[in-house]
Amino acid sequence: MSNADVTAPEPISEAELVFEGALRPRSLDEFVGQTKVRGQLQLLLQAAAIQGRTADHILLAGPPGLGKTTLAMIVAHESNKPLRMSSGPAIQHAGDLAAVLSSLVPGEVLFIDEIHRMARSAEEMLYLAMEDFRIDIMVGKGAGATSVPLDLAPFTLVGATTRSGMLPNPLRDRFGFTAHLEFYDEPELEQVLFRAAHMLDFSIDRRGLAEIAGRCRGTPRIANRLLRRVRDYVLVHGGDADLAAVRAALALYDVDELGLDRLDRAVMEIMLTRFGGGPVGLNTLAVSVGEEAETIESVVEPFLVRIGLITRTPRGRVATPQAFEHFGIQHPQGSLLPGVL
Ligand SMILES: Nc1ncnc2c1ncn2[C@@H]1O[C@H](COP(=O)(O)OP(=O)(O)OP(=O)(O)O)[C@@H](O)[C@H]1O
Ligand SMILES: [Mg+2]
Repeated sequence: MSNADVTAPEPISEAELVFEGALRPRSLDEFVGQTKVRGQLQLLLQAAAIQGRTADHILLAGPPGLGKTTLAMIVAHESNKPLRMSSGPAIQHAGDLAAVLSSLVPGEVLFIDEIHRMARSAEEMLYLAMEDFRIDIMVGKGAGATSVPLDLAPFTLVGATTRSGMLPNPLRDRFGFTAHLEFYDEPELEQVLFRAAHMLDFSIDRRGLAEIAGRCRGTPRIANRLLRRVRDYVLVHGGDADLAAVRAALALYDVDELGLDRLDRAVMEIMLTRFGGGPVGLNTLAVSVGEEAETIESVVEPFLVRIGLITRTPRGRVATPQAFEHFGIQHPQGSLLPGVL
């Protein structure tokens, strides 16, 4: 396996999805970090419970692997309601959505992952469903077509997106609350890892955990994956799961000190070498690394900004002096904009 796999923020195999399922926190109390969002969700769910109604619709926004699916499951669990899972790419026609909506039981939580990828026609149907728990079904074709209203059971929609900016306003406005998930800080990641190690019955020392926490791209999914690679390493080589074992295992998988993945590195290397540190426009960057601008903007850039390797300026993305230093590239004199570090 290459580094492209171990530090990718998306799930890398079926086995990993099973593993993730087993490690998922089941309640808000068990969910580590995202303190703000947790408090907001708690209030929303408690208020709904007091009034005996379904909770308002919730939009979860943020990069992959930060816990959107986990939170959707927690919303259903905490409200003691069943959960129906679907996704934008699976809803290619209004009819696909009508089938799901009309079969919901009262209070059910409907999770639509990647909601920004849903078909336009379905989106329009969803507006009415979210607002009035009603849809209009078209019967017949051409001049004889009529629309038949259909009442739905009240439900709570939980949408997840890595691109909240791509949602049309009318859809975004119909969510009672948008939770913006942030990258986790190191103490939080240590907690995620501590919990996972405990569940895996794997004893690893605190310094080892801290080392993984600093190299997992602020992402629980990656933290848990690296933990498993360290466990493999100790299993094969024997000895304790200590700082030295963690370093050796991560070195084997080419995980650098910042935990950058393949795409992060490709973006940085192109910015530093081909564009002398920038400024570079988003689309130019995307074309240069052969990725969609959407992925660069929603997955790669937020992390690189967060760890201080790039800054966003009105003229484009600019690499910071730390970026030159991290990649061991000579900083071309005078290429930085004044005021940008
Ligand atoms: N706050 C957390 N505490 C503990 N574990 C977490 C937390 N958030 C996520 N995880 C773990 O990280 C893994 C990935 O989380 P999840 O599948 O919810 O991410 P996601 O945001 O839905 O990602 P994607 O956008 O790729 O679907 C899960 O195995 C989960 O156990
Ligand atoms: Mg998910």
